[in-house]
Amino acid sequence: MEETRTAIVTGAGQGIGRAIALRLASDGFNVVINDVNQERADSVSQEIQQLGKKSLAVKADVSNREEVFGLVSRTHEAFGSVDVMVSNAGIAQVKPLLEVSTEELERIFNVNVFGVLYGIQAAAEQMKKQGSGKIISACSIAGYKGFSLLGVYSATKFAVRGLTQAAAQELAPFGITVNAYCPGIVGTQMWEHIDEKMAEYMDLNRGEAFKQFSEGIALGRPEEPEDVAQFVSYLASSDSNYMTGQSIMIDGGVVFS
Ligand SMILES: NC(=O)C1=CN([C@@H]2O[C@H](COP(=O)(O)OP(=O)(O)OC[C@H]3O[C@@H](n4cnc5c(N)ncnc54)[C@H](O)[C@@H]3O)[C@@H](O)[C@H]2O)C=CC1
Ligand SMILES: CC(=O)C(C)=O
Repeated sequence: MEETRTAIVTGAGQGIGRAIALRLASDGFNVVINDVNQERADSVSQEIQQLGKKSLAVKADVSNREEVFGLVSRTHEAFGSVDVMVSNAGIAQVKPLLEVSTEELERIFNVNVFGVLYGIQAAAEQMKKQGSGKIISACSIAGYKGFSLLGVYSATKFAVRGLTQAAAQELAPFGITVNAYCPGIVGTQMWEHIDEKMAEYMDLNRGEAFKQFSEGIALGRPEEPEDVAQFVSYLASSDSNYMTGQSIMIDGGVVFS
């Protein structure tokens, strides 16, 4: 009988990460739920266990290299392999570029860029021993287009695209593929935060920024976390075995790359 495969999803306590975790569990994976927030991680892990699937919650901050390596070792100890690493955790920052402080720059690069690189490093260390694996990271439409007030956030997502391309070439000899997904305007807590901050900077009412951005979506509705999860399910499956180094738009038609 084929072994059950194991996936780690970072930042899976809510939003897109939670949807990805639930989808991978229904695809048959054991799923390790990582989040910096223990309560949220526990809650999603329990949700998966209630579906009769195996899951473990592991608190770790993806901006801490040791904690990311610890997350991978805990997963290996619990389930015997790490077949898919989804580096989904990310934070947003809404600020004019001229006002961004060094501390703010460091914070967002630490999570969105260093966190993705640590995910690649830690997962690859284990996957090289296995001779196979799939590394999947969160990019964004902002990884292809710099958005006003989201300039530094956009820069972090451009960086994810660069890391994905380089890691794909370095890890191909070990049977590891590396890809990224680029969501558009997804109604999660991240967008609650973006909307609130944009309202302050642009003198808008709450909800107007989200509405304005959503009006630019060709398919005519904001994205649901499940729209992203369905695509990540493909990236985690053997159907995507011949794809590597790609950061693919899953945005309902906002940015055409
Ligand atoms: N919401 C959107 O419209 C879009 C989101 N994305 C990306 O998708 C990913 C997920 O976004 P959402 O679900 O919307 O965000 P969210 O803010 O709703 O959820 C993010 C989760 O990550 C966790 N997290 C934050 N920092 C962490 C850290 N250092 N270590 C571990 N966990 C951490 C949070 O506790 C939270 O549970 C992010 O990388 C984001 O940049 C990309 C394009 C669009
Ligand atoms: C959060 C995000 O990536 C965008 C572009 O909305």
